[in-house]
Amino acid sequence: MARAVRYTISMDDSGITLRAGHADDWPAVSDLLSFAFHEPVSAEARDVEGSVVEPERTLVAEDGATVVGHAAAYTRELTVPGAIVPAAHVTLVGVAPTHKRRGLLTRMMHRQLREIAAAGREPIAVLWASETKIYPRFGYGPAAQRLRMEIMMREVRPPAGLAPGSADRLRLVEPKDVIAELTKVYERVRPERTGWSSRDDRWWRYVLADLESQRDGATGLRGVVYDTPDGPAGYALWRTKGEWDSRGPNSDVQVREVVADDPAAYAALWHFLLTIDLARTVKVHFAAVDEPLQYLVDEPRRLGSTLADGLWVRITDLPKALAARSYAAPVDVVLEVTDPLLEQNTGRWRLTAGPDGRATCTPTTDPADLACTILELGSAYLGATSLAALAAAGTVRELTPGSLRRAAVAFGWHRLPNPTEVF
Ligand SMILES: CC(=O)SCCNC(=O)CCNC(=O)[C@H](O)C(C)(C)COP(=O)(O)OP(=O)(O)OC[C@H]1O[C@@H](n2cnc3c(N)ncnc32)[C@H](O)[C@@H]1OP(=O)(O)O
Repeated sequence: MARAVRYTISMDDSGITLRAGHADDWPAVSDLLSFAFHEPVSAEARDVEGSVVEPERTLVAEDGATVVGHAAAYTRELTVPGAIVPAAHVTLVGVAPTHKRRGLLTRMMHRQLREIAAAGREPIAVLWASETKIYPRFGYGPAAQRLRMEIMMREVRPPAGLAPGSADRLRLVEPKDVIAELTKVYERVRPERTGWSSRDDRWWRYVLADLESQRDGATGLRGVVYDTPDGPAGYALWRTKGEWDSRGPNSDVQVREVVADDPAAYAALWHFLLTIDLARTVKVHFAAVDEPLQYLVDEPRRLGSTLADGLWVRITDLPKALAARSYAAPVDVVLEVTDPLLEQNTGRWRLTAGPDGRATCTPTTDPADLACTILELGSAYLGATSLAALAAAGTVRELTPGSLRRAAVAFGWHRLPNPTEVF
């Protein structure tokens, strides 16, 4: 039976069509992504990945009946300075090796961003980039870095564990059995942690899916909950990868996430992880650049921290996005912004924030204080990339002396973002 036509289809000179996807596309899309990302796909992995895909938010490029390109977005929220905002989580982007460098990604990104802007629900789009060259041309700016750590466990004195006589306890758990408890802690911490994404039940099941094919020889995901008489105040998720060499035990502890409501829980969870027997290295991929652990150990250099990029932000609705977040200091600044793709963002905007950090952003004809493109505003949006550093790089221009310092301070935030989950 012919499927009802409800998708917008566009074809360019190359004869390749671009249309909104539907649920039946997933097996072919999954094969395409397996090619693009050099990953074998098991039936299990296909099901888990497919469980979070929103077919109506996917774009599928076809050459005849063959799927040759794909891009998707998830409907989730992101914590930004002082607020939680709807953010299109862009993902699953790939083009067949036979069809690359013919402008397919460009077509998909342009259409996707225009559709996000036209829908008017999500003032920003966010993504993790497979290669950092790819997304600036579409207006995405690097907005949140992360720390990777390779901690030499025997070289650092861990933070204090549970205080003797404390009523608090650590409890080993099977993560999938305690989703409700993990959710409670996560939700309490989430409003304060810029860079965190919302997780409904479906997303928790995805995050904890723990496929054997993706463990690379490590154990299943372990969990420990920090209990207080008032309930859980933190948890950690990790795996171990056992190894022995000629000098004895040399296992790795691979930390997935540590979430804590208060400093005692945070310290005790890290004490637990840093003292696991038979292990010598703790590996962390998603620590914050201002991770408190750095201030808790006696030999922070031995945490083996290196910087990596994390979240990229693309502002899709400038006035809505800038008014949605809070500001670290009062500010009244006129921004001259260019956005060649989403023209409605181009223009002069007055951003005003009071002492409570809440802001308004409206069009103006007043002279501009600062000039930049939409990319720089995306970079600065999570409070981590300084407008002043961008000005030193020459991509933000100060037109009114003194305005840069004030705006740079206001766009900052008291904690750095913590991109913690690749989606
Ligand atoms: C959010 C995510 O999902 S990130 C994952 C992105 N996907 C991958 O990395 C999987 C493997 N790579 C691919 O599938 C493809 O190479 C893609 C999707 C990255 C690019 O698709 P294409 O259709 O080839 O891109 P397109 O032809 O539109 O290229 C646009 C421009 O970006 C450049 N570009 C695209 N991909 C890359 C890349 N990986 N490295 C460097 N430059 C790139 C092109 O050279 C081109 O530049 P030009 O206009 O100056 O000539």
